[in-house]
Amino acid sequence: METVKAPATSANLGSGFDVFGVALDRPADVIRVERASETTIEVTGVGSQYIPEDPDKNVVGAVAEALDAPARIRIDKGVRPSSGLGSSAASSAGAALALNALYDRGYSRSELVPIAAEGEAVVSGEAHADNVAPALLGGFTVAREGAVTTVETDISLVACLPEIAVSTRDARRVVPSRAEMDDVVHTVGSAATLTVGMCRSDPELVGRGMDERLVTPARSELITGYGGVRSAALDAGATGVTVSGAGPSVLAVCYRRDRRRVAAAMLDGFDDAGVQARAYQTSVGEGSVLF
Ligand SMILES: Nc1ncnc2c1ncn2[C@@H]1O[C@H](COP(=O)(O)OP(=O)(O)O)[C@@H](O)[C@H]1O
Ligand SMILES: N[C@@H](CCOP(=O)(O)O)C(=O)O
Repeated sequence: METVKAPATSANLGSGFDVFGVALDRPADVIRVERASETTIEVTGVGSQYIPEDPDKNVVGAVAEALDAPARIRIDKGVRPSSGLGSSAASSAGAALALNALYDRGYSRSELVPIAAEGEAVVSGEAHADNVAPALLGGFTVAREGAVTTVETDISLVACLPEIAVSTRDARRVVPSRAEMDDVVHTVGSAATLTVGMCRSDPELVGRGMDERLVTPARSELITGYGGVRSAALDAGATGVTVSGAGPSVLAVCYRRDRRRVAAAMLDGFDDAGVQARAYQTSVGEGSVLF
C-alpha cells in the first residue's frame, strides 16, 4: 500500500490564468492505494457526498488508466470539491504519485504533471496543469505547454472559502474569448511583477502583480459578496486579493503578521453578504508527500 498527502492549490493568482499556481500548506487530501485487478474508488471526508466513486467519473480513475495501474483507491478529502482550491487536482496529483510508486513506474514528478492533468480533463473539459503542477512539485509554479518551472517562496496567504459551489467547468464559460491590447499589456506587467515577487518572497510585489482585467471581473460576479470581502481584506492589510482558481474561494496575500486580521476581515465580509465561510490561514507550501 502507498499513502500520499496531496495539498490544496490556488491557480491563476489573477494575472496568470491557466499558467500560475501555488501549493498551499493546508488543507490537503490523503490518498491510499493498493494493487487490485480493477480500479475501485472510495471517497470520505469534506464534500465526499458530491464526489462520484465511479472510476469513469472520478479524476483518479483517469489517472489510474493513464498509468495502467488498477488499484483500490481510498480518498480522504480535506479539500472541498468546487472550492477553487484545486480539489480535483489534489486527488489527481496524489493518485499519480501514489500509483507511480505502487507500480514502480519510475516517472519523475515533472513527468507525472501531464498524467495528473488527465484527471482535470474529466471535470473541467480541459487538461489544464496549473493546479496539478504545484500539487506535485510544490511552491510557485509556471505551467506552459510541455514545461513547468518551479520557484520556492515564502509567502503568507489567506484562502477564504464561502459556502457557495462554483464548478470550474461553469466558470470557464464566463471567460471572454477576446481581449483589448491595453488589458493584455496590463496583465503582462502584472504577471511579471508577481513572478519577481515570488522569487523575492515579497508580498507587496505578489499582491500588486495579482491585478488583471481579463478574467477576474467576470469570475468575481459568480461570488456573492466578493467586492466587500476584497475591500475588507485590503483594509486589514492584505497586499493583494483575487479569485482563487475558478472560485468561489477568495485568495489574499499579506505579511505573516497581518494574516489573522485579514482572515477575520474576509469572514466578516462574507458574513455581511449573508454567506457562511471558512478561512484557511496558510502559506505557499510543499508538493504531495509520499509516506
Ligand atoms: N477525486 C475528486 N476530488 C474532487 N472532486 C472530484 C473528484 N473526482 C471528481 N470530482 C468532481 O470534480 C468537481 C470538482 O472539481 P472542480 O470544479 O475543479 O473543483 P475545484 O475548484 O475545487 O478544483 C466536482 O464536480 C466533483 O464531483
Ligand atoms: N485555470 C483554471 C483553474 C481552476 O482551478 P480550480 O481550483 O477552480 O479547479 C481556471 O481558472 O479555470
